[in-house]
Amino acid sequence: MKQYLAIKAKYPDAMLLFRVGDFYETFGADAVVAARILNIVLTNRNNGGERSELAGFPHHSLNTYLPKLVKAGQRVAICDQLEDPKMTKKIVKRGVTELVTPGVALSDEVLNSKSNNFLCAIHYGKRNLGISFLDVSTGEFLTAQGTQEYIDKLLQNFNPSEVLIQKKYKKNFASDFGEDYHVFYLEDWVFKNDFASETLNGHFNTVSLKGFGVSHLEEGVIASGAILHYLAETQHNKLQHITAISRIAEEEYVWMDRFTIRNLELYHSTAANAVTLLDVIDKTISPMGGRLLKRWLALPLKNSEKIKKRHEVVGYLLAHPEILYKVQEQIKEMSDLERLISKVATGKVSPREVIQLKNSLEAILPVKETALACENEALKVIGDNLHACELLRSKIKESINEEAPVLVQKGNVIAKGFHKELDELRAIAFSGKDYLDNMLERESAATGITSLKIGNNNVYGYYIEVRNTHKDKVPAEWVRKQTLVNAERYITEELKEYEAKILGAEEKILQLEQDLFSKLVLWMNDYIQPVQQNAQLIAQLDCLCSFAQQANIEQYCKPEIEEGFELQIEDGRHPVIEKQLPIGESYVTNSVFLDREEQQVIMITGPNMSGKSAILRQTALIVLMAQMGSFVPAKSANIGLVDKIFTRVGASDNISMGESTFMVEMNETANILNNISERSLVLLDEIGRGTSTYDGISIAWAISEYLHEHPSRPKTLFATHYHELNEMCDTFSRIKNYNVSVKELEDNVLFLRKLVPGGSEHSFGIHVAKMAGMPQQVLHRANKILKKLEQSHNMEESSEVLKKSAEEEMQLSFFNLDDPLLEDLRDELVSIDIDTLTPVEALMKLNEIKRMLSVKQKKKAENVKN
Ligand SMILES: Nc1ncnc2c1ncn2[C@@H]1O[C@H](COP(=O)(O)OP(=O)(O)OP(=O)(O)O)[C@@H](O)[C@H]1O
Repeated sequence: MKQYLAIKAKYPDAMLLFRVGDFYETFGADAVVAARILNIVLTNRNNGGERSELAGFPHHSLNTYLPKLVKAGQRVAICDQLEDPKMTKKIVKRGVTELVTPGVALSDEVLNSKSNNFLCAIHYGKRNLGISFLDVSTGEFLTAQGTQEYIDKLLQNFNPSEVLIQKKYKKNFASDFGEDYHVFYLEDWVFKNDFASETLNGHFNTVSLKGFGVSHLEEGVIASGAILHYLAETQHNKLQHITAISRIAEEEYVWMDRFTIRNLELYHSTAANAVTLLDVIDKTISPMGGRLLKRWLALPLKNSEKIKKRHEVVGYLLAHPEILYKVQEQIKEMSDLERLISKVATGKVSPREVIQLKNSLEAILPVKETALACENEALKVIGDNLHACELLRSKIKESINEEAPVLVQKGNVIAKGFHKELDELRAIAFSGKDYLDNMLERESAATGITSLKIGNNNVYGYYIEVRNTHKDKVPAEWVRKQTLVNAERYITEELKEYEAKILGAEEKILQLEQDLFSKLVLWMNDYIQPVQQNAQLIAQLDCLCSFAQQANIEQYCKPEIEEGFELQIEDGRHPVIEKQLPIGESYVTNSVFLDREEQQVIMITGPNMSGKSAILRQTALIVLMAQMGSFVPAKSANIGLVDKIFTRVGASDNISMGESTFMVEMNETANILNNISERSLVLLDEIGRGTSTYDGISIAWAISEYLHEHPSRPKTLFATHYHELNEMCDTFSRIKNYNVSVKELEDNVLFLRKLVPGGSEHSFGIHVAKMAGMPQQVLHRANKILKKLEQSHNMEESSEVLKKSAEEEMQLSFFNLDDPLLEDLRDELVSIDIDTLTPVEALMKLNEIKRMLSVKQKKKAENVKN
């Protein structure tokens, strides 16, 4: 326990798994937590008078239990025995060999194959914030710096599993970025410029970071240095697979803030079970392709050349299905190249994974060949850059057994014929049966004993067994080892020698296999870069194939990317909604045209449920998909490059962050208005609805006016229920009214879902309420109020109408009944002084009222009976 406490003191905020013999044990508070998370038994142990909780599991189950702890957000320090207990008489030496945390995990059980597992560090600089992301499992290392808003967006995009922060800024982080992240605090001195540069240069073996194009990012570099420092602290020292650090080139990608990413439900959604765009379009096969697609989705391109190149490849694959099929068939054969090679670097690769790596590399050859033979330039370049890794493959092939096990200790890792001494030892160890049969025959002949048997057991080792009837024929030099009821067991000199040889051989084989395997893994480190490059190229190819396949299945078209400012979508569809319509219903396509001269702002009115939001979102999604290189759900699409996409939805709830809904809505909108550019696409969905009608209309009007008058003239779609806004088109020449049409039937409404020019007058909200199963009484009343309101001409008048009508109705509905009990009740309620009423009194009052009513109810029931 003394040793335990000393080690535990060094890792106070981690759960310590303490190796004791064949078990990993946890003690005290750790044990209580471990038992709860792992559902294992919690026991007590008496440690010299003090009782302490204890919970443990067998060491070979580490792979089962460790991921559960890490997924539950625990930092886990693994403390192993550092020497063979047989070799020491004193207490065995122990030390922490690895600290596994949510952001630093390599095991397949913790990682999700189609997502990166990023560790992040944030540095609060004087002017900017620096940020750095590192995925230890793939070797990707990125940095950036900027305003809090930019950092927030990156956090949203990269969704790190763990964030490292300087202790001093504990409070700032929570208020700036929320409390949803696993945060770990580092000492202040880690976040220093000199220390960071030294750490990074030390790791990359460089004298300056200029070559990576990050040296000017002072804050970003500090954050990156902190990440590397943290890895060293957590005993992760083998990091050769982190071969470079790169800047997140903000200016190359379409700007989408975190609200937009969330609103468009690109790859996560606040609603449970919601289907995201990624769910619908992801046809990637490999894990690295899946991860890249997510990145492409978060970071659509702004460079038209690059976008067009992707479109060309997709078009080519679409036109040559046989090539698409062939490439995808090969990608199916590949494992996660990126994570496999990272395991090689960190020394955690298993023999079976080495074979998987070889097989994956073999599957690259036909892809390379196919790509090189294509008449598409971009595909040819991919083919050209794919590395055949010939030497690596052949070395693995000749040295590792094709059926190698997961654990080196299981043996049979090294291939036959690779190492002479190993083969000889194996011959001794495993061809023993022939040798023993041979010996048995010789001894039987020499002694004349017919029923001799050779065997072995754990206690006595090898022996020759003689039945009692032949006891007298046993030669004098045989040594008796054991006496049974009917037989005696002996050992001979020859058998003794044989036994020593076999036992030695088995141990030697294991040692040799381990040595040879480690040597191979070390040698493989030279191939980190080519394999990483292959992984990147295959990921790209996989994404492009995914686009082609999706375009083929869903009949997407190739968008035209243009340098102008116009946006013209003909017969566009919402890629997610169209997949979720009930059978028999088909998506109604809609065309949208926006430019900066004639039709800059489209004001879309239309009833509830008519499809306004769908039109807004489909427009954003089509632009976004086009600029990430995909084909789009439309008949045709001409897209003048967009550099920022903003979407805002009125009154999205954000109570968990402690802000009023309307405040959030206004915050978000203010953010748009302060950031618009000439190439922005702005989508406003019922902005203003979070406040009173008057305020709402005024704000919505002013925002639209601002967007119209702004010199950037951003293309804007504004969906609203405020029909008053339709008047804007009279004054503002580039604002145009559209509505999503419906057909009014006698007492029903048919949604046609077509966007047509012109404003609309009704919202049919009450109709939607009816569809939702609202009580008749409410619907009836709402209709009445609506009629009255529509008759009145201004709002003041209408509120008078409302008040009067409300008073009348209330009386009608509740108290205009000739019932003395209800009269009493009314008096009772009116006399309550809410200001002085305590909660308990309120409850008691309620109970009293209930009792009064239940007496009445009972009486009524009895009357009915009689
Ligand atoms: N073009 C379309 N074709 C087929 N179904 C559609 C179409 N557009 C919308 N829908 C269906 O109608 C539903 C409502 O659409 P949406 O949310 O866009 O309406 P809305 O006008 O924004 O409503 P509200 O004003 O109440 O927010 C969608 O969930 C979808 O199922």
